[in-house]
Amino acid sequence: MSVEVYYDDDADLGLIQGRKVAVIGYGSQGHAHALSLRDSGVDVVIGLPAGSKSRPKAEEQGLRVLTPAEASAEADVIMILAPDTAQRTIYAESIAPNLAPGKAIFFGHGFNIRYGLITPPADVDVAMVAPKGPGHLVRRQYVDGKGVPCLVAVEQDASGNAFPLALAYAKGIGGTRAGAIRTTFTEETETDLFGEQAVLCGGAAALVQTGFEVLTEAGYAPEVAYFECLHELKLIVDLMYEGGIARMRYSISDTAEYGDLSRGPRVVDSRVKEEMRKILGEIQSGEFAREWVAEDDAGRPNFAKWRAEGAAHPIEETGQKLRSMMSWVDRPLTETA
Ligand SMILES: NC(=O)C1=CN([C@@H]2O[C@H](COP(=O)(O)OP(=O)(O)OC[C@H]3O[C@@H](n4cnc5c(N)ncnc54)[C@H](OP(=O)(O)O)[C@@H]3O)[C@@H](O)[C@H]2O)C=CC1
Ligand SMILES: CC[C@](O)(C(C)=O)C(=O)O
Ligand SMILES: [Mg+2]
Ligand SMILES: [Mg+2]
Repeated sequence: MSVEVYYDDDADLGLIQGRKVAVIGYGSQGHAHALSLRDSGVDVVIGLPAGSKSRPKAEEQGLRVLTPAEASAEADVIMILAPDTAQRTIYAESIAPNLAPGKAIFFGHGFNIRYGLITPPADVDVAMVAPKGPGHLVRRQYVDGKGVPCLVAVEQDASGNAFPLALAYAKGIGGTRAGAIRTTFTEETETDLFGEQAVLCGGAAALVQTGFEVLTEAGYAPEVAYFECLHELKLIVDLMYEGGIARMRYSISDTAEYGDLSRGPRVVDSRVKEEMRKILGEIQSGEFAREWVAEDDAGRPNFAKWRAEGAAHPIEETGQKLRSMMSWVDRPLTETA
């Protein structure tokens, strides 16, 4: 199936420059969108609760900060970039009462629409601009004149102009420099959840930690295991990013390539593939979403426990020590958030 990919010349920045945008939340994505839109000549206001710890950060950057309700009342386009689990309450309490025909509600991820946690009225546009990368790098790439690819989708086109508006927003954060793909809320939500669980975050972190454990438990130095299993992973992935798996294989030794081809499929074997299919099934059926919403409603007990266990893994202490000697590696994500 071929997809439509849009670049800078396909998007009219004027469409978003002509609207007032409220960015609700000023975290990883929120700060990146708000600052880059502002730098693209868009009128931006931030929506944060009165006691939010993000308020000083946004104000230091010269952004106007109101409550989510006040920002939603002022804006024509309301982009929700608060945590997925908080969005349904923010929507019900602060956004819905301030919607009016002709306004647009935007998302950075389709979770709340895909799983029916938010149902906007029929007379507003509902669209998504979802960067395929962490917010701090979305901002860093924009500042460097580059861009992170985005997925753009329209769930509801009340104005008849929702897609060009969303594309203009994507241009404002640098997304169309790299390419914006038109998709649906369902495809974005399901592939994004799958990617972060099975490959990018869950799969990669478990692979790195397990490799580190196998080496250190066999008596090798943690520093050597860290460089081998974590630090060098970035350098290997950089080659894949630049030229695909083929370029990585071109650059590594024949010995490494033979080991890659003969041993890789033993690590990620048919059992792993079956587990990935199961994970995808839980996402498609809504089982994962129900579990995560219930976990959040219960105060996130498992999340807190697993997060603490991850932070206490020996690879973290070893890495902290080694990274502190490499100033070019150990740097803040951004000076802003
Ligand atoms: N992280 C990423 O790179 C990516 C995220 N996304 C999507 O973007 C959205 C935002 O995620 P992310 O940037 O990670 O979020 P973060 O957790 O980084 O940011 C949370 C922000 O929302 C604020 N916030 C918390 N509760 C409320 C509330 N009730 N009202 C208003 N603001 C609130 C926080 O304020 P305080 O400081 O006071 O807690 C903080 O500023 C999600 O839909 C996510 O799936 C999509 C692509 C990548
Ligand atoms: C990979 C994790 C992500 O989907 C992202 C940065 O794109 C997220 O939800 O943070
Ligand atoms: Mg993602
Ligand atoms: Mg995600």
